Amino acid sequence: MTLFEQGPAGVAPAIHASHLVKQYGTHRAVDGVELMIEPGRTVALIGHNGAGKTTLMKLILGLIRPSAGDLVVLGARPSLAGLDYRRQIGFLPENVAFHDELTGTQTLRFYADLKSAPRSQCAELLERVGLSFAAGRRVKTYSKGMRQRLGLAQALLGVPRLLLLDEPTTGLDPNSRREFFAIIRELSARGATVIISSHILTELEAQTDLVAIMKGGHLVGLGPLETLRSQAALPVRFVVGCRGSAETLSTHLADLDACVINQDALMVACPVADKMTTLARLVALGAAVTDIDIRHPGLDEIYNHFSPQPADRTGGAA
Ligand SMILES: Nc1ncnc2c1ncn2[C@@H]1O[C@H](COP(=O)(O)OP(=O)(O)OP(=O)(O)O)[C@@H](O)[C@H]1O
Repeated sequence: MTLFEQGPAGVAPAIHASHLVKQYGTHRAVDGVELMIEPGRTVALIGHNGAGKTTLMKLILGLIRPSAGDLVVLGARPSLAGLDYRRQIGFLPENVAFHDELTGTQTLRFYADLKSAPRSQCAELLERVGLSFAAGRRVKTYSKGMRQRLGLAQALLGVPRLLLLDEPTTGLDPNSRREFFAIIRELSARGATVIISSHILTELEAQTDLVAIMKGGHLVGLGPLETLRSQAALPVRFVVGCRGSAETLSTHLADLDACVINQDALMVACPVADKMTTLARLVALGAAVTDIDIRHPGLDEIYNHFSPQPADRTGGAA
């Protein structure tokens, strides 16, 4: 399957994969991925456990070589590129591990030296991720959320043009999550491309502008949420508040896909193309209807459409 994001003509893609394969023994962790991402995009990379997300990130980082196909990132082939390439990449791994005896500042300085980034950035980045107050404390005294924020500061060293974040909000409380996404939006506004792998779909839905769905090593969906939503052709749902009995009201909607939720509410589903006519039908019921809540399919439903849960995980037939 060929999935290309349509961007402005003449802009060099940040990431371009063609027929990309990574094989371990007989198993293809990444299997024929075709991908083109324009610079400045924030991409949600989603898929079941083992779908190939981390392997794709490792290929982009240049930590592993493709078994077949081609991958060009920021104009370079990652597995052949040197320090200049790595300086432009920020990476926050899923399980961030630091030396417990070093302080926050010492840890960041260590990574700044590795990346040939100026040490002067360290204080500024600790401030940016809200860790100034603990800069002189040893990392072993940090909470999980503080370690995660230190990980993000490490990923932001230098001037990253591409950020790869594997489960970045694990361990962050709601305020820290908001702050985290504010930083991501700032970077994106400056033209950086950001790839976020996460299983927290509701969060990604609001914070990313492209969704990439992996399944069994394949890229099975790529595009803005709206595009994937229309490709999936999932129904729109209306939750209808009823003044009298929901059962009675449902008899007026017998030709629609309507079901009673409880004595005060009905659920009506219809194809997207019929949304306005269905809404008009519901409004025409007048005082019998107290409320209409329109629900479009969210990222979780769209994801399930492109990558259905295996039957053995959902309790269905094996
Ligand atoms: N070094 C390796 N050797 C052998 N198999 C591997 C190796 N790395 C990954 N795999 C296999 O490749 C597949 C994809 O793994 P990967 O870690 O990329 O998945 P993922 O989508 O990141 O999963 P998760 O959401 O659980 O982190 C899995 O079946 C995994 O067991």
